[in-house]
Amino acid sequence: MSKSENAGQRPHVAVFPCAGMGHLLPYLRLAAMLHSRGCAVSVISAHPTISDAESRSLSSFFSLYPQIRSLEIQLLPLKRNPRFTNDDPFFIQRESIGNSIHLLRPLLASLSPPLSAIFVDFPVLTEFSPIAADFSLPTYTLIVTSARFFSLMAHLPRLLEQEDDISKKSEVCVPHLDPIQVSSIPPQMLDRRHFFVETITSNVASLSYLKGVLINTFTWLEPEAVEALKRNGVDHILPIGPLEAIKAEESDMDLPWLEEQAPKSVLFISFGSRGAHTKEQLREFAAALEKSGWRFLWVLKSGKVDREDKEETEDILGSSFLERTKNRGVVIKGWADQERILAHSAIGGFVSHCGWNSVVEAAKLGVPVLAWPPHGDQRVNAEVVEKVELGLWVRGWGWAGERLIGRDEIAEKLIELRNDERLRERVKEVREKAREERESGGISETLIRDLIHSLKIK
Ligand SMILES: O=c1ccn([C@@H]2O[C@H](COP(=O)(O)OP(=O)(O)O[C@H]3O[C@H](CO)[C@@H](O)[C@H](O)[C@H]3O)[C@@H](O)[C@H]2O)c(=O)[nH]1
Repeated sequence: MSKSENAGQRPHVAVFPCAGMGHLLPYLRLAAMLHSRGCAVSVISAHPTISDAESRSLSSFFSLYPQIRSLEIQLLPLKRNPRFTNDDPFFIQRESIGNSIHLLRPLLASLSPPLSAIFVDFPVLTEFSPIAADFSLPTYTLIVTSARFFSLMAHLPRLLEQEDDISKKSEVCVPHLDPIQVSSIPPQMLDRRHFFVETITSNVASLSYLKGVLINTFTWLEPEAVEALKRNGVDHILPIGPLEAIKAEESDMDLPWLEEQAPKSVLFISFGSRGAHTKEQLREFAAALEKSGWRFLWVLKSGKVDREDKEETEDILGSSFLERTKNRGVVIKGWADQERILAHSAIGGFVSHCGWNSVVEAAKLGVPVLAWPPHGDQRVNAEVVEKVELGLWVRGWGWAGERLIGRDEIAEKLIELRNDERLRERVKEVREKAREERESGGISETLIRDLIHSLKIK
C-alpha cells in the first residue's frame, strides 16, 4: 500500500523499547496512550527478553490490548566487540539488540498498513538509523530518564572535549542548567575511552535524524532541564509525563494486609526491577527498618536478573527478622505492582533507588521519598528529588558497595522521613502540579494531539 493510499487511515505507529523493565514499562504506557488516541499500534520486542518480568508484562499487555500488534525479533548470538568489556547483563542485552536490529527490515517491509512512525529507544538509535533512512520512516524516541540526566548525556561529548579530567572536578556545568555534582555522575561516563561513552556519543549524534524527542517528565518538575535541552540543541523535546499506568496496572491488588493498615502508616521499599544491594547491606537495612518503628511493605530483589534470583527471603533477611516483624510488615520476593501500591492510601513513604520511573510515580502520587540511589542515572535523578523537595537524600551513602551503611544511620533517616510534616505537605503540592499538567489538557496533551495530527497528514 502506498503512503497516499494509506493517508485516510489511522496512523500506524510502532514502539521499540530496549532492555529492562525501566524501559519496557514506559514504552508500553506510550503504546497504550497512542492506542487510546486512535492510532493503530505495534510493539516490537526482542527475544529472549533479559528478565521474566519483561516476558510476563508483554503477555499480559497483549492480552489486555488484543488490538495492539506484537512484532518480535529473535536475538542472534552476540558477536562481541573486543572493546565491549561490560559484564552487566542489561548492557549485554543492549548489545545483542543492536547486533540483531537488521532483523527488523523484513518485518517492517511486510507490514500492512505500513508504519507512519516509530518510537525507538535511545540506546539503539544509532543502529536503527540506516533502517529509518531506507524506509523513510519518521522516527521519534521516548527518553525514560530524567531531563536532568538526559541534558548531561546530550552535553557529554562537548564536556569531554572541553575538560581534561572531569573526575578531578567537584561539579560540571551543562549550559543553562544548575551544576551537576561529579559525585552524582556514573564513573564510566567520565572516562572518554569507555565503550559506554562511545555509545552515548553516537546516540546523541543520532538525535539529529529524529522528528521528535518525547520524555517522561513534566515541565513543573524539571523546568530548567527541559529548557536547557531546548537551548542546547535538543529543540524537538516534548515532555509527556507523568505517563499513565496501563490498564493491567489497574487490576485488583492481592494485598489484603495493606487494606487493613491506617492511612500513611506504611513505608514502601523497592530498589527497582534489578537488585542493587549486597546481602549484608540488605540485612543492615532490615535492622534499621525494625528500629524505625515503621510498618512496611518491602519488595525484595537480591539478584540483578530475576531469572537468577533464586534465594529465599529467609536466607537473605534471616527468619528471626521475619518472625519478629510478622505483624508489622510484609516482604514480597520478586515483583509487585508498584504504581498500584504507591497509590494506596496506607502508603506514607517510599525508600527508592530513584530509577526515573519510580521518581515520576512518586511525584504523580505524592509519596515522600527517601532516596537511596546506587547506580547509573539514579544519583542525578535524586538531585531532582532533593531540588523539588519530593524527599530526603543522604549524598554520603555513595554508590552501591562503596561502604556499608549502618543500621543506626539508616534508622535515623527513616524516622526523619516519618516525622517530616513539611515534606508531607510539599508532596501534596507536587502531586497537584502533576495532576494539573495532566488534566488541564496541558502541554503534553497538546503535544500528543499535534504529534498524532502530524502523523495523519503524512
Ligand atoms: O517490583 C517491581 C519493581 C518495579 N516496578 C516498576 O518497574 C519500573 C521500574 O523502573 P525504574 O523505577 O526506572 O527502575 P529500574 O527498573 O531500575 O530502571 C532502569 O531504567 C530507568 C529508566 O532509564 C533508570 O532510571 C534506572 O536507573 C534503571 O535502573 C517502575 O515503573 C516500577 O513501578 C514494579 O511495578 N514492581
